Parts: sequence; C-alpha cells; structure tokens
Amino acid sequence: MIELIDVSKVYQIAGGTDVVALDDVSLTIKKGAIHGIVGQSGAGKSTLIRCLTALERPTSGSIIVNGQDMTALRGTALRQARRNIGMVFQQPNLLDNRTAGANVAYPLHIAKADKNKISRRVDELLDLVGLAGRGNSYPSQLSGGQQQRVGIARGMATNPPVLLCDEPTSALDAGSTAQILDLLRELRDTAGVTVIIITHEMGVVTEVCDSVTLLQRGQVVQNGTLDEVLADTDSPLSESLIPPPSVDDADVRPGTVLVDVAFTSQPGVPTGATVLNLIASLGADVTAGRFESVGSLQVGRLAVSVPQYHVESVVAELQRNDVSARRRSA
Ligand SMILES: Nc1ncnc2c1ncn2[C@@H]1O[C@H](COP(=O)(O)OP(=O)(O)OP(=O)(O)O)[C@@H](O)[C@H]1O
Repeated sequence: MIELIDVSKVYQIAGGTDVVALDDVSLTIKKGAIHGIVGQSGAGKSTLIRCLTALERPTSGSIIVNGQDMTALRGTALRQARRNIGMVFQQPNLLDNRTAGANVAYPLHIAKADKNKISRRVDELLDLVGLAGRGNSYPSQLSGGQQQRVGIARGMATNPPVLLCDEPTSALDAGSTAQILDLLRELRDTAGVTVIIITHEMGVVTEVCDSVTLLQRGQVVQNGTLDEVLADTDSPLSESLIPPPSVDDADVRPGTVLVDVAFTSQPGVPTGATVLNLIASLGADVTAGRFESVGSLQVGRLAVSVPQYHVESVVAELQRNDVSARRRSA
C-alpha cells in the first residue's frame, strides 16, 4: 500500500513568490493495483512522482511506501528504499552503446548484485517483457515499443514491489501501447506489483487502471476506483474518460435544444433500454449516443434533442428517474 498523508510541496522561486505544486494531498493506493494519476499540465503530477521516490522532499506531510515513511529516511536507508521503487519514463533513455541486456543489468550492477545472478535475472526479465533472445540487440536495433519494454525490464530489475510510470505510452503507437499495457497488467497479476501511471491519455486509464486520481492545481479533485468515478456520471473524470457524444450545430433542429443524458448499468441489467423508452415517452429524440463497457460497468452517454419549450420538464423527469440529465450549454 502507498499512502500520502497531507502532502504539500511549495517551491520558492526568485522574487520571493511561492508556487504551491502539491496542496494537502492525501491518497491511498492499494497494494497490487494499477493507479492512474491524471491532470492538466502544471497540476503537480511530476512533483508527486518526485516526492514518491524521495528525489524531492515535500514541504510537509508523509509518504508511506512499503511501510516506510520516505520523508523520514536518509543515507543508506533511503537508497535502499528507492530500490523498492522502479521507474519507467516516457522515453526509455537507454544507453545507446550498451545492449538491451546490459541496459537491463545496469541497476543490478549499481546494487552490486552477484555476477551470475545478474545474467540469470536479465534473461528472466527479457523473457518477462517478451524480448527473450534480444539481449544482444542495441537500442537502435529495437522498435520504440521494444525499447520501452527494455525500459520496463530495467525498472523491474531489482524486483521492486512498486513501479512508477511517467507517461509510459505517450511516445508509442496504438499497437505498442497495447503491448505495454498488457505487460503492466501482467506485472500486477503475476507479481502483485503496485503500478502508478501518470498519463494524459484517458484511454490508458479506461484500459488498464483499477483506480484513478484527478489532480488540479496541486489538489485532489476526484479519486476512486474506476467504477466509482465512472458511475459519478456528472463528475469531471467520468466526463473526460467517456465524453458526451459530439453533435454538429447543423444537426440540431430549429426549435430544439440538446440535453446531455448519462447513465451506467451492470451487464445484464437493461438500463439502456429503460432510459431510451423513458426518452421516447417524453417526446424527445436521441441525436447521438455512445455506450462503452469499462471494468464491470457499461456507461451510456446520449445527446437528446428536446423541443425548447419542453426542456425543463424533460430534464426534471429524467432526473426524477435517477438519470443524469442537463441542458448542453451552447
Ligand atoms: N523546481 C521547481 N521550481 C519551481 N516551480 C516548480 C518546480 N517544479 C515544478 N514547479 C511548478 O509546480 C507546479 C506543478 O508542476 P509539475 O511539473 O509537477 O506539474 P505536471 O502536472 O507534472 O505538469 P506537466 O504535465 O506539464 O509535466 C507548476 O506550477 C510548476 O511550474
């Protein structure tokens, strides 16, 4: 388990101005979960990662990783604790003049592991990331996705129970992204690794994360399991993960306005059909819609056109039936 308790980080910049990068962040990440951290540029994501690895110390608060308060450790104890946290970056930053195997072995040499053990572990790791037999290839002979897999093997070299991934798929095409996400899932499922992924790709969150946090200006504005945040259909995360369908102005009939309708259902429960019947019975019309299955939930988002004079009563009736509905702003 990883726990952040009231973590704040304030940078003092020249001129005496304070920048609050993290503002009283409290967060619990379950052991063996894949947890996404999302937020706009400047939200504090990188600062959070640097504090988790104790590359930076928070101004206040505690960060508990593997039962140890990272903010209280110094010297050898801190170096040891850092070895329990693997890192994967957007660019794998491999050493070009060393083979894939030598890149993976690098952290083991630093940890002064036994030479025979190193070569066995490197083979194991290359096998784990689907690159068995490619240990003698140089980075330039590998695709971007393969290089990232070497980066993950290197991050996992010292067998850390926690893997921090900073935009691990942002530089990859869809096929390589899918392979990397499969690999992270496998690390969770077979080795019980806790994975934290910083990403701006909402597809990564819906594809692989068990839980997610939205940071905004250094604060946690939403946090929960994927099911919880999606089920809160009006919430900012739910809307970013499964956005309402877009509708061209030209497709909105004169005299009608759009109402955004959202609902979730469990597979096998005909919520979608019930909502569609309700919409029809209210004299409204579905202009566009999307249904997506994520985790154990199905999320439906509809753009419904409603005669202007009737809009308030339609919205009220949908809400009375526990269906999220609101007039789309122009
Ligand atoms: N070393 C620093 N000195 C001063 N301010 C900093 C420093 N590092 C980060 N900041 C500020 O802290 C805030 C959070 O930055 P951070 O890099 O953590 O955001 P981010 O969410 O990772 O953004 P991005 O997605 O663009 O990488 C920003 O306002 C940034 O300018």
